[in-house]
Amino acid sequence: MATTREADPTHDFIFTAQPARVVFARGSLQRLPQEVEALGARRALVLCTPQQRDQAQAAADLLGALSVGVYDGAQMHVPIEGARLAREHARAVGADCAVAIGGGSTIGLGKAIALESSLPIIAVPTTYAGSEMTPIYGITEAGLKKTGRDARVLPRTVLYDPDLSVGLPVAMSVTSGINAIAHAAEGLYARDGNPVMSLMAEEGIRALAVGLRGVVRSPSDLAARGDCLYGAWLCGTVLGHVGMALHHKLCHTLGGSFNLPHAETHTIVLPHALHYNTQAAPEAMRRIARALGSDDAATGVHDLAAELKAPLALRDIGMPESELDRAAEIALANPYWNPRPIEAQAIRELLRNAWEGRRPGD
Ligand SMILES: NC(=O)C1=CN([C@@H]2O[C@H](COP(=O)(O)OP(=O)(O)OC[C@H]3O[C@@H](n4cnc5c(N)ncnc54)[C@H](O)[C@@H]3O)[C@@H](O)[C@H]2O)C=CC1
Ligand SMILES: O=C(O)/C=C\C(=O)CC(=O)O
Repeated sequence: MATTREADPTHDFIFTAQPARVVFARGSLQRLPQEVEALGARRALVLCTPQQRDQAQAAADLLGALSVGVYDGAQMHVPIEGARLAREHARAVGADCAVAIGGGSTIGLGKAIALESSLPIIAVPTTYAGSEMTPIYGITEAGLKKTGRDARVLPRTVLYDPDLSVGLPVAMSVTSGINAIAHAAEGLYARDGNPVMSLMAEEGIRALAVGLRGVVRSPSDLAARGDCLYGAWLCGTVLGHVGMALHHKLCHTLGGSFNLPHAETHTIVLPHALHYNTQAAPEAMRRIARALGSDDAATGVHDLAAELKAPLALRDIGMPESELDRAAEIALANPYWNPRPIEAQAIRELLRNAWEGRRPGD
């Protein structure tokens, strides 16, 4: 079962950098044709959700003859049925590159295609989920979300353009930003952490805490949107380089098995997961609290979410109270590392508190 020690990421680490090309600038979307050509591709399939078809069509228009069209079949948690249809379409149009313009669902569809075809992905993120910076894929089959790591799914190029996230609704911006903060928080106590990722994690949390407040004050504030996207890049990079633990396991369980909205689930669960791990990872908690400008990591995240009017309770996003026991069973089913041992009763209590939306420690 899990061992219990906070890794010492300063004097005991292995750091293997992932390959990535990141272009971060307002208007960087205009570089799309040259970035497709730089990969040696000539037939780019533009992926999106139905809601973002306009943005995808604009990207396809920019590509001109380099595009083989738009495919708007992206769905949250990447159901296997949708992945198969997208793989079939990519083959049918002879795509040699996927351009995923959207959030983690769209990038996740690109990853599902690449997992089978090794198609290179250019990611154009429009949320703060951070999937563009990781070799992690997630595919949901028969009500269970399975995740894995594979170099084939790591996007080759990422174009961060703050202009593209201006339209992200404020409520979604907040929860997507706290999803990113969760990557960094668990990265700070990762068993395989390292000084580089810890520096990026702390800076990512800081940037997002500042940026999200700015976005709530003024959704069209491009400086704030830029801070959030910068934080998302840092936090997504952490997610891509080090292992996650209890918090992400619980969110995959709740998201994949109970079809709860991803970013909202992260926002609600994170304070409780940090509270669970507080005693076992004091240095990580100190750095999280410092980045938030708070005196405690768990309540700092809770209070940030409350200040930004984010959901605080699982019951408010569709989690049935009657399913809490099953959620605990699934979360306990497969052993994984966590700085504190996974204890059934304590996990059940964590889920109860998250379901009620309690402030940690109250
Ligand atoms: N593999 C990985 O490393 C990661 C994967 N994920 C996965 O990503 C998915 C969640 O991704 P999210 O980005 O949170 O949400 P999402 O990609 O599902 O987007 C949520 C909704 O917002 C819309 N949207 C996105 N950007 C918009 C914009 N700028 N303006 C207006 N509408 C916009 C989308 O079209 C969609 O309808 C989950 O399946 C999660 O598991 C999340 C983080 C990391
Ligand atoms: O579900 C996936 O695609 C894999 C990882 C994540 O979603 C990371 C997270 O839980 O935010």
